[in-house]
This record gives sequence, C-alpha cells and structure tokens, in this order.
Amino acid sequence: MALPPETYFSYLAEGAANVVYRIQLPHLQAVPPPSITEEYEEYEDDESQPTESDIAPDWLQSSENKLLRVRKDLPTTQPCESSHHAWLSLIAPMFEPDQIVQQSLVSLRAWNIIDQLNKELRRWDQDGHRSKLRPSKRRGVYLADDEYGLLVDDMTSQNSTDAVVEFKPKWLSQSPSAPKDAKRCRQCAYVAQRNAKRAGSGKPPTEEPCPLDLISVSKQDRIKAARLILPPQESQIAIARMTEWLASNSLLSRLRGYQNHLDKNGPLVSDVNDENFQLAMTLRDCTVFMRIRGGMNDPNSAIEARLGDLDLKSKEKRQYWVDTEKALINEGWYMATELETFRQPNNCHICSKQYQT
Ligand SMILES: O=P(O)(O)O[C@@H]1[C@@H](OP(=O)(O)O)[C@H](OP(=O)(O)O)[C@H](O)[C@H](OP(=O)(O)O)[C@H]1OP(=O)(O)O
Ligand SMILES: Nc1ncnc2c1ncn2[C@@H]1O[C@H](COP(=O)(O)OP(=O)(O)OP(=O)(O)O)[C@@H](O)[C@H]1O
Repeated sequence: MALPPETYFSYLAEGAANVVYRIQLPHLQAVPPPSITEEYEEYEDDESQPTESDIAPDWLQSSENKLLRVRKDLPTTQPCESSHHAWLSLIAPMFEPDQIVQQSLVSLRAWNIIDQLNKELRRWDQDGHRSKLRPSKRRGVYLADDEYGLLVDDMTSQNSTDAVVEFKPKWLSQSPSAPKDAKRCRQCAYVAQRNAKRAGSGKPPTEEPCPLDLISVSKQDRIKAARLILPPQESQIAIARMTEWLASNSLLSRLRGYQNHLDKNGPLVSDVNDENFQLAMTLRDCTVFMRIRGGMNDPNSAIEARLGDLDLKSKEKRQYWVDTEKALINEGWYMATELETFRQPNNCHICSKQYQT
C-alpha cells in the first residue's frame, strides 16, 4: 500500500524510537469520479448505488483513522518491515484483535516522504527553542531511510467528548533476577534510582504507578494506581471508573502472564538471542492506549483499551538491560538500602504489603 502524492503529514508525537504523524489525505474530489455515463452503464436499476466508501481507492480505506509511525535511525531500532513481520507472527497472535493497536505496512519510497519529514525535523532542531513540537531531549535524531513505515490505529480522541489516557504498565511481576527479599519491584526500584539522578540535577521526582498495584486484588491499591495514571485534576468519578477498569479488564492479566512465561530468569541470566526473552522485554515496555467515548465522567461510556508500541526489542539492548539490573541490585534500589544521600521514598506495593502484615 502506498499513499498518494500530496498527502500531508503533521507531527503528532514521538518516543525514543519512533515519530508519529497524523495523515491528511488529498481531498477525495481530487480522485476522478466515475463519469455519469459510466455509473449508468455499471449499475442496473435493481442494484444499489455504491457508497463513498465502496468507490474509495484502497489508500483511502486503509488510511482512514490511521496514523503514520516511522522508525528513527538508531542502532536499537529495526526496519519496520522486519518489526512488522515479528509483530504479525509472534505478537499479534498473543492477543485478541481488539486488544492491540492494529498496524500495516505502507510504502514510503514513492515521493521521498522520509526525506521531506527529516528536512522538517532538521529545520525545527535548527530553530532551537522556537520549535515547540519536538521535546528537546529528542532532538538530533532523525528518521531511518526505510522502504516502509506503519499505519497504526489512531487512538487519539475523535471528538470533543472523548477522553484519552496513555500509560506503560511496565514490569507487572518482579524481575526474576531481583533479590528474593526485595522491598521494591523492578519498576519501583528503577524509578527510585532515576529520581535520585533527577534530584542530583535539580529536577523534581516523577511519580509513577507501581505495576503491582495495577493488577492488585485490593481496591485501595488500584485506586492508588488509578490516581497516578490519570491527570491530577481528574474527578472522583473518573478515578472510580479507572479503578473499576483495572479490576475488570483482561488485558493486563494477559500481558503479565506472557511477561512471566516468556522470561523466567531475568536480564542477568537470560540469553538475549532467545526470541522469548526479546518478546518479554518488548511486553515490559509497551503502551496502553485508552479511549473513553463520551469521557471519563459518563458512567455509560465505553472504554476501548489497546496495547501499542509492540516492536520486537533489539539484541543491541542487552548491555543496557544487564547494566540496569546490576545497578539496581548493587546500589540497593531493590532492597531500599540505597545510600542515605540518594534516599528515596518507597511507595512500592511490596513495601506497603509488608507493613500491613
Ligand atoms: O529502560 P526503561 O524501563 O526506562 O524503558 C525505556 C523507556 O523508558 P521509560 O519507559 O520512560 O522508562 C524508553 O522510553 P522513553 O525514552 O522514556 O520514551 C524506551 O521505550 C526504551 O526502549 P527503546 O530503547 O526505545 O527500545 C525503554 O528501554 P527498555 O524497555 O528496552 O529497557
Ligand atoms: N496508535 C496511536 N494512537 C495515538 N497516539 C499514538 C499512537 N501511537 C503512538 N502515539 C503517540 O506517539 C507517542 C510515541 O509513539 P510510540 O510509543 O510508538 O513511540 P516509541 O518511540 O516507540 O516509544 P518509546 O519511547 O516507548 O520507545 C506515544 O507516546 C503517543 O503519544
């Protein structure tokens, strides 16, 4: 599938590995309509007239409600073609179709799309502080000159009443290579370490939900997690809805099941050439995109939740994963015995459960 010339891409957001664009197609009228005589010739009286979507070209139907997601040129990313192949064969079969952001390949070669998008990114970077779109920490990295990009389901709000929420569930179980009597889970240990570094450079701490609270049977734990997922000003009704979703959804428990099953040894021991380990690390860094039609305050609104950012992790990340795990163990972040000067609060599920017993 290729998009027609004159398609306009507007920057939406980016992460460490990909840039995501909204797609604005050339107006449908630009596609030559069938002539009146052709229409008469093709449709008999008893045949129903084709609707706009029946006559729309392939590119129009395939790119409706889609975003373009393109890979950055980094040693840790793989061409979309190979990551899409892994997604099709290994990842998509793990979930129901409505539990994941659907994706398909789109050709980027036709009219130097990447070249044009990179020119725009470079121009913004050169503009320095005048470029408000690109976060400063993302500057200096550009798109890979790939044959293909991905069309992904657009999970942004589709009208003014939709609410959207995005979060990463991260490690839904303790790391298998963490100390046995750890006082923090993998993610809380990591966040504590990161907040100590932030404090060292004068930045405020980030507060993130403990993944174990996301899947806890205790309502109190889930309320705690829901408050941290939602923006600070969210209403009690919204917090209650998110708390209820955390209890009733099957997505997170399925995700946790796969994370556990695919890596039983943890980053210190597991073989990075083992596809299962790469998959487990992929599932420990995916994103939940939620869209609530009618908003969080409408108790009847339907919640759509899909996992995205499911690109198979590269083996190139091995050293980073090993170094991270070693530091969390050796510097005492798992055990909450970090040096006094770096001391961080411990709000991890593991710690709160230990105090309760
Ligand atoms: O190491 P982590 O837990 O900080 O996760 C990284 C993410 O950071 P965050 O989720 O914000 O903590 C990080 O995300 P951000 O840079 O924070 O957007 C990436 O997702 C990174 O993966 P990759 O290098 O793009 O393959 C992620 O790396 P891995 O999942 O490969 O460890
Ligand atoms: N399907 C989608 N619908 C709506 N917004 C999206 C979608 N995919 C990505 N985005 C937006 O673009 C941002 C970056 O996308 P994505 O998470 O795919 O990038 P990434 O580089 O793979 O992320 P990471 O930094 O986690 O590696 C997301 O945080 C989100 O705001």
